[in-house]
Amino acid sequence: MLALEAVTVRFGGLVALREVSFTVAQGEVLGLVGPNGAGKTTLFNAISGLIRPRGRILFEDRDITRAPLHRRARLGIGRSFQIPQPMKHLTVRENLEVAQVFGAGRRDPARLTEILEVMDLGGQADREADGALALQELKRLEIAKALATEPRLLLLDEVLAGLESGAKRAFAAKLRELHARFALTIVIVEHDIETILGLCSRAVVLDFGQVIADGAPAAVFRDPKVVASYTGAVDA
Ligand SMILES: Nc1ncnc2c1ncn2[C@@H]1O[C@H](COP(=O)(O)OP(=O)(O)OP(=O)(O)O)[C@@H](O)[C@H]1O
Repeated sequence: MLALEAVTVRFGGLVALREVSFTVAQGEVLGLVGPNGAGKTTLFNAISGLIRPRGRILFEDRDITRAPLHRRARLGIGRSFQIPQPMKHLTVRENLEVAQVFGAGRRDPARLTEILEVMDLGGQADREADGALALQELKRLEIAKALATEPRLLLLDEVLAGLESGAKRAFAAKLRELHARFALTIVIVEHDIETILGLCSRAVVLDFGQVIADGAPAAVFRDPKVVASYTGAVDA
């Protein structure tokens, strides 16, 4: 579904991503992990079209490396942001309407009602997203906005961060439900290893902008390179 070929991003002298190559298969739930500053958000920005990398990005066999942001959304790439950024003067439902028109190019109120219900936001639909929403509600709205764009590939950037462990488990269960219900392929950035083990069929680890491990999560987290990258250990 998604193929990254030697994706490289530089910010001045800093190489944020260096020749990153891997593929994501239709229906996968892939955990993208790595220490702070490893390049995870930059990779999401490159895939969703916020920044233009060197290398190639193919989505469903189409070269989208140079496609603008809105075109990628229209093709079926949706994403959430690490810091939820709803349009605060609009209601929760209006936020979804804007996202749907942007991403799907159509209005489908029934679909938005379904998304509000599945994200447990039905009771908040007509409230302004003005900061009065609790953290969990903001996170659910962030995902609801991404779903409203009607993606086939959903990029989730630390949507579970800041939740206590019970809420995290419930949120992970919700993501599994969304995966099945909307026939999604998911790439999720997440630091919590237990969550990745429970949610993902595969994990890719970035460190200093490079892929250092790729495989079944349990094996990946035992990989000495991965352990070293998290503990800051240096090879003898
Ligand atoms: N717009 C930018 N300009 C300059 N440097 C940037 C920019 N965006 C990111 N960087 C740098 O690129 C590197 C990768 O950052 P990125 O945010 O992608 O990492 P990350 O893995 O998502 O980290 P975290 O887990 O802390 O969110 C970091 O060194 C960061 O400081």
